Amino acid sequence: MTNHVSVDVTDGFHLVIDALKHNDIDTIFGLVGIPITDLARLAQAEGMRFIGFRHEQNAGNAAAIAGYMTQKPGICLTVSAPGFLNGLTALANATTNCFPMILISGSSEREIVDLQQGDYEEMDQLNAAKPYAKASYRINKAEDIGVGVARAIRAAVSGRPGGVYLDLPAQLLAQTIEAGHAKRSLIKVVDPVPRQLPAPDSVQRALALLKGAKKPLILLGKGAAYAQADDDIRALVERTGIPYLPMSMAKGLLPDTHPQSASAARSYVLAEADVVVLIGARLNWLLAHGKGKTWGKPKQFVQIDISPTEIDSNVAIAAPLIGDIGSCVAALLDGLDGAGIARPDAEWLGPIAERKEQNTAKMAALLNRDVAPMNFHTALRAIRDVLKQHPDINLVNEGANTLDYARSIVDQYQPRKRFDSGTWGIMGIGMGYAIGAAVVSGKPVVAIEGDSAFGFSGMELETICRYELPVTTIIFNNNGVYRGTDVNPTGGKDVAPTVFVKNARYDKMIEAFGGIGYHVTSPEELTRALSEAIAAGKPALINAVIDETAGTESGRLTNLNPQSNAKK
Ligand SMILES: Nc1ncnc2c1ncn2[C@@H]1O[C@H](COP(=O)(O)OP(=O)(O)O)[C@@H](O)[C@H]1O
Ligand SMILES: Cc1ncc(Cc2csc(CCOP(=O)(O)OP(=O)(O)O)c2C)c(N)n1
Repeated sequence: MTNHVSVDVTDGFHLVIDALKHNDIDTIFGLVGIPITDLARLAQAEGMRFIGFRHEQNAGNAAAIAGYMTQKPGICLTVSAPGFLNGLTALANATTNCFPMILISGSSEREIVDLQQGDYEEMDQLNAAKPYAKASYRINKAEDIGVGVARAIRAAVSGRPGGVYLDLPAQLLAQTIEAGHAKRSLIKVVDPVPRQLPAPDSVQRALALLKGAKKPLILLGKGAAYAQADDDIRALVERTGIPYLPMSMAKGLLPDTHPQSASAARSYVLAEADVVVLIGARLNWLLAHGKGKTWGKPKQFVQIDISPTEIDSNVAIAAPLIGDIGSCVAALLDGLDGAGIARPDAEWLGPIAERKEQNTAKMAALLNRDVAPMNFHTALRAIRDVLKQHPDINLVNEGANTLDYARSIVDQYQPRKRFDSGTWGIMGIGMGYAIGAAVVSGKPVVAIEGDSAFGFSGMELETICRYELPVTTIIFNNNGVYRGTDVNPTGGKDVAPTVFVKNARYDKMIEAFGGIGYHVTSPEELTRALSEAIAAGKPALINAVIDETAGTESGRLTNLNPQSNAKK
């Protein structure tokens, strides 16, 4: 007689889900297909949220912004080869911006890939990911799923956060494993983001530099926002009395209306400061690499960063503080009282106040002009005034002029509420970030989009409607990339490279999916539509007609356009 002993088994599909849930991950952003459709179904069946997108890049962007908002890696799930490649752009953007996310892609079997035998959607994904990911891992055995997921989580969030690739060959998911063994193989990541305290002498060096400063400036980057050390950062600014500048995604760490904000005198303080404290900000192209006329007189830098190799990347850093921002700022605060640092005097603060007053008055004149059609300024003044009533709204922003002007006109009042094109200046983050922010926060999102920028991810309007997310998309419709007035010099029938369909009605797009569409041509109409859409809390799109002559090519980046030397 045969003894049938029933063995309780599980499989790779279930073990991947168990490993994610074991580490308190509850949401996956992705797009189904062979070999991961059943993984998505199972995730949902096991109580996780699976948010299905129309393009993997947008799912990856949603995962990346979820990581930035929560300090836990956002998860993006794609099919192999083309789906993986679509997600790879978002993974690379996450790594560039120091956002923690994990791109999980199904893949072909090693034996087929390595012999290049032409599998369905065959690609050596692990090696393709390596140049753009902070770390890349492949799991070949079901018993290693617990380790692989744990390593991916730790790699994404520890040290300088970034994007991690996790490769799951199709066969792995179908592998079975004894249930008890499977359970024991799971790893709950312990202290994935350990505090990294700065060396005491580095703290003293920084305090000594500040003690000698006559014109100090604090510059807050999105690393400072990501660190979630909000109270200590505010205390450092307010206890020292030092003026500060927030980079775009650091806006709201202190309210933009804070008296020590020097944003309205940005050019003056960058050029005149003698000691600059960089907190989670890189001296990259966004800060003119720390040199040239933007920075005027020679100055000395204190730089707080978790990455030692960021120091001296562009210019010499006199006082590096290496560690996590929370620990570094806390250490500075602890040493402040004994450091003998005087608050800045009127010689520094006076001229800043004057320039703030002058520049604010100039801007007010632009914002309050009574012009038709609307331009970037008059539209953004209307949006600014509505959002002032809703300080907890998440704001997504991309475009050229739309990005540049919104960054300086629309105030932020709370940290980690503004999500934009970031370090790369990438277009296409709009709807992915909007969905990610809405899913993570449960709060309304307003996306201020150039019409070209919107086009990169516009199909996700259907995703927004499908999940009934409170996202209001405002399209600054000026009939083209930067502006809508270019012409084809040959007189031929093709429009110029930067021109779109004139007077397009993007508001009709969202109506196709059951959303609410508005078409507005004045700040008053824009105010009404935006207020109504926010109150409704449903998917909405406002097609804002903007003067097609108002834009500047490449916004504030015209200096980056190479000049053709070809004879005209
Ligand atoms: N928790 C943290 N502690 C210390 N540094 C951090 C932390 N998180 C991110 N960073 C650093 O913050 C910096 C962010 O710089 P960047 O993305 O250029 O900001 P911004 O574009 O706003 O100036 C990166 O160099 C990154 O290493
Ligand atoms: C992935 C990618 N592809 C192209 C580009 C280049 C670009 C930078 S800004 C921009 C759009 C500008 O037009 P838009 O209408 O959105 O903005 P506005 O001036 O406010 O009217 C493009 C195409 C970038 N940055 N990323």
